[in-house]
Amino acid sequence: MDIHDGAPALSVAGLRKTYGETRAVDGIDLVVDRGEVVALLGPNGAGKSTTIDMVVGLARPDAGEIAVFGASAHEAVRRGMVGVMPQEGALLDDVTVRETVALIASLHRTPLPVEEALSRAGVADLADRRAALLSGGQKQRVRFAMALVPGPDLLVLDEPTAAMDVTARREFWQSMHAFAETGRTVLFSTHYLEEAEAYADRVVLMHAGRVVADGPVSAVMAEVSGRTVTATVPGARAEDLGALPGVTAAHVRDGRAELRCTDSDLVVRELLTRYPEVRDIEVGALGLEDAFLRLTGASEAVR
Ligand SMILES: Nc1ncnc2c1ncn2[C@@H]1O[C@H](COP(=O)(O)OP(=O)(O)OP(=O)(O)O)[C@@H](O)[C@H]1O
Repeated sequence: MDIHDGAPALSVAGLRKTYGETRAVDGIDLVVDRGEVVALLGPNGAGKSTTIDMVVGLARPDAGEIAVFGASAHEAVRRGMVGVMPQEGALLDDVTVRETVALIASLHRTPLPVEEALSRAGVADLADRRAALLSGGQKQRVRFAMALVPGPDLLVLDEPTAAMDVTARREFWQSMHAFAETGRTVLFSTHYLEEAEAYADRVVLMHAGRVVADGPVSAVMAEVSGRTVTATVPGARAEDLGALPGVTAAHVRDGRAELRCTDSDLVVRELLTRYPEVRDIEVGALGLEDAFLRLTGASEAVR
């Protein structure tokens, strides 16, 4: 297959991969348009790395189709259209940072100048250091330089900030942002809702090998960042509380009502109006783990 001008940056259909009994990726469909910055968000074991490995041709799918700019992953990588930043590996201990990046550059027809890739990734000052002497966060930034040097149209980053401290993270995201500002496409995986919120236009939320939510960051955030209201509501039944406006689920345990809400302010107002004896009202954020569970449950309910 050849590179097609009008094709999306990435198009994935029916992707599956099983390791023994584990369905690491269990039927993923995904289209990433050119210029989008997309976060693959999910807890440990959700299938993010397996998906990324297949997208960049490092793992073979059991089933499904992958097209990168309308071509196979291998062809797109060979042509330097895809820059890959793996979670680990790829660095040789005795080779300097500059030599490492130069080696990758030499494999491509129209690479960036090596010094430019080094400085964009914030590792120019480490250019003469051997990989063995780098910290985990510094190694990550060298991997970022290796991903940038082909001059790719699509950057694929697997948990790019995993080993970085706060300063390195900030610098990394600034470089990533500068790359995306040139209209190119980025797909990155992360555990952190905050990273997805801050740096992506769109979030693809994965759980147990499936996509459980996909959309603009604000829409997915609204779904995952639900709130809970707990209160003592004498005499109230769970089904009546569940029918209050703004409540998505209600439980009563040991006299305490636990309400999951789309709009906690509205729910508090309703409780005070309808149940004047309500007391000890607490409003809390729904944890990310709860949110994943809720979204997974919701996705199974509609299957
Ligand atoms: N090479 C492998 N052999 C066996 N099982 C694997 C292999 N790679 C992944 N898995 C399993 O597949 C599932 C998905 O793993 P994957 O690494 O894709 O998830 P992830 O979302 O990237 O997780 P993490 O955030 O921890 O990196 C997990 O249950 C994992 O144990």
